[in-house]
Amino acid sequence: MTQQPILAARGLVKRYGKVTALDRCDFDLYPGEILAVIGDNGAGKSSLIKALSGAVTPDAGEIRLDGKPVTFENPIAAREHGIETVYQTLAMSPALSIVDNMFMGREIRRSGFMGKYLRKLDKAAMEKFAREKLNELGLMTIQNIGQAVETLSGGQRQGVAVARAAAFGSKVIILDEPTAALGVKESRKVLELIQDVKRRGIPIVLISHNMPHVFEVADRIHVHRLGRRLCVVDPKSITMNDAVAFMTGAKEPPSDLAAA
Ligand SMILES: Nc1ncnc2c1ncn2[C@@H]1O[C@H](COP(=O)(O)OP(=O)(O)OP(=O)(O)O)[C@@H](O)[C@H]1O
Repeated sequence: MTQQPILAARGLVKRYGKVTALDRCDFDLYPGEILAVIGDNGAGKSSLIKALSGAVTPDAGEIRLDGKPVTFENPIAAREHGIETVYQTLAMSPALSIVDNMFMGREIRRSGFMGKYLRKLDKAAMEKFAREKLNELGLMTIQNIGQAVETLSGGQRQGVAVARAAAFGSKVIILDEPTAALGVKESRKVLELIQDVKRRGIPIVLISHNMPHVFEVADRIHVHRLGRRLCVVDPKSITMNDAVAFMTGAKEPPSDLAAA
């Protein structure tokens, strides 16, 4: 690729005691793409995305955003740089409404002379914004934006979490197993949503164990093994069986793919 990656990492190391979760791991996400990250259990995928999203601090290595070295002290710092991560747990408050969940921690407040946190919330502005975002992503089957998140189906909840990420993630969205807990129909909707987000120009990192989903939506696949990037493959020129064989170590990738 001749383009500059939006988000890149070189030589990331993360150790937990005697376990090396990331072992000089490289990573590249290019503008406008869906990059899947696949790997066996314990290969270090979560550690990689946690490092990229500020949830853990790597012991060594470098992360670059738009070509510039960055360090994220915490997830808020990564969010402020436009990197939004949707974890499997979704980080939602079930008893709160859709709109409250979309704005958690970044509420819109009315203008005025008082300090930011003393000013009243601008509920109307937040509802308008949430409605627009859900609408843009075709999620307006959710009728009542004041509805509590606990009353939504799993797919709708995932939809709200992705819409929230798309609303605020100006540069990169990272999705950790977004279809793992969903049925066939709901997974389909979430896959469509992911493609909608891509069409809006936001690149996506998709961590998934579901090979048919990965092969359906990914532009490139980062194969992770033993804490590092083993190779990057094009889903159009490789079979699912080969991707799984590379991932598990049953087969080695051709040398021109290794450490791509
Ligand atoms: N907080 C932690 N404390 C100790 N060890 C950890 C911690 N987090 C991860 N590990 C270890 O680091 C290694 C990589 O784990 P990680 O969760 O990154 O892998 P993964 O590829 O996401 O796995 P999975 O697909 O099972 O979620 C594993 O051996 C794991 O046990």
